Amino acid sequence: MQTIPTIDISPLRATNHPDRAEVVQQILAACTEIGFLSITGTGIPTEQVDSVRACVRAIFGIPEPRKWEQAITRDNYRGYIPFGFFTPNDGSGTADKYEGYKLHHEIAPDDPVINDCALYGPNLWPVEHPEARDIMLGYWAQLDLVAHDLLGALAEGLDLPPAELQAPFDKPLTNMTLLHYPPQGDDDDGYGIHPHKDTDALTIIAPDPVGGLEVQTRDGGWITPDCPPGGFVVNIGDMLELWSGGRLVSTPHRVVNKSGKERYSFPYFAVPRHDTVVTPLLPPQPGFVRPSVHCGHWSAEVWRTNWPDEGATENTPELGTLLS
Ligand SMILES: O=C(O)CCC(=O)C(=O)O
Ligand SMILES: [Fe+2]
Repeated sequence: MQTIPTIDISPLRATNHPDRAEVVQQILAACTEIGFLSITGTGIPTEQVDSVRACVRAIFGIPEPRKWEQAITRDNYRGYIPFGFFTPNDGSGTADKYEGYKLHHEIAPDDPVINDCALYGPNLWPVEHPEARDIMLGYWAQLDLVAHDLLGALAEGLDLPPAELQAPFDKPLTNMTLLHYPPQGDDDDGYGIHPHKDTDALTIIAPDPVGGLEVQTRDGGWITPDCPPGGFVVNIGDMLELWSGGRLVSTPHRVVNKSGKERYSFPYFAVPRHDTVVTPLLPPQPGFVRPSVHCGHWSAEVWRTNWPDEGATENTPELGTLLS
């Protein structure tokens, strides 16, 4: 498959829909062959996505000094990520051309899960935009449902017990990055986001109509997902690749914003509960040899190694790289 299919997933929401088996097979084919699909029929109103995009735009419009005062810290990977903060660990030294705002699955300050894993907690909502909390959490709840349906479909397609891929997402380490990519000049050969694989289980994105997301095909070319208005782009991350023993593929992608316009994006990264150990649930495909991954440890390493002066150690899981 050298193209990204568009699949109407509405049959997944109705129990015993006559088209369910067919949709499951379409999703499975997309996730095994190219690792990306566009989806429609999610039930998420376009107006809701529009209000999220307006909210994201407003957050990045907060005056620079105030954004910095609400920035991520080493202990808390929540809040503002300054432009150019992340430099890929490939030695190129060229920073990605975006600013971000990091959100995680919202947890009340007295939730006991915080005692088990220090990564949990309430988000740092921007003081200047008190409406952001309801807007983002309302959207988040919708995406939780979409992710649940997709995980159920993938379990069915892989002949796993129905809830096998859904159960680990109770109190998940799911997170979202709000992203602002200024336009890049025609002669700018850098990236909005450098080529990478996602390290999560699966990612859901409402594409910005200005474009800019590019996906690598198996033959090494780059294509743009063709996503209808109101649809979402979904991709498989390293964790589902590992769970599936290499059947579902985590595919490299990148962002280049040559639209001449500001680009806003807010990917939702589905990550299991902290104590989940991701290991193949099916006999691995020939040549697929990967260590199991403990989600809490893995997430802590992502938080740590994103810091510019921190690097991977021998205990850092090999996720998200283009090496494998
Ligand atoms: O902004 C986008 O469309 C994609 C962002 C992305 O790939 C990521 O944050 O992992
Ligand atoms: Fe990504």
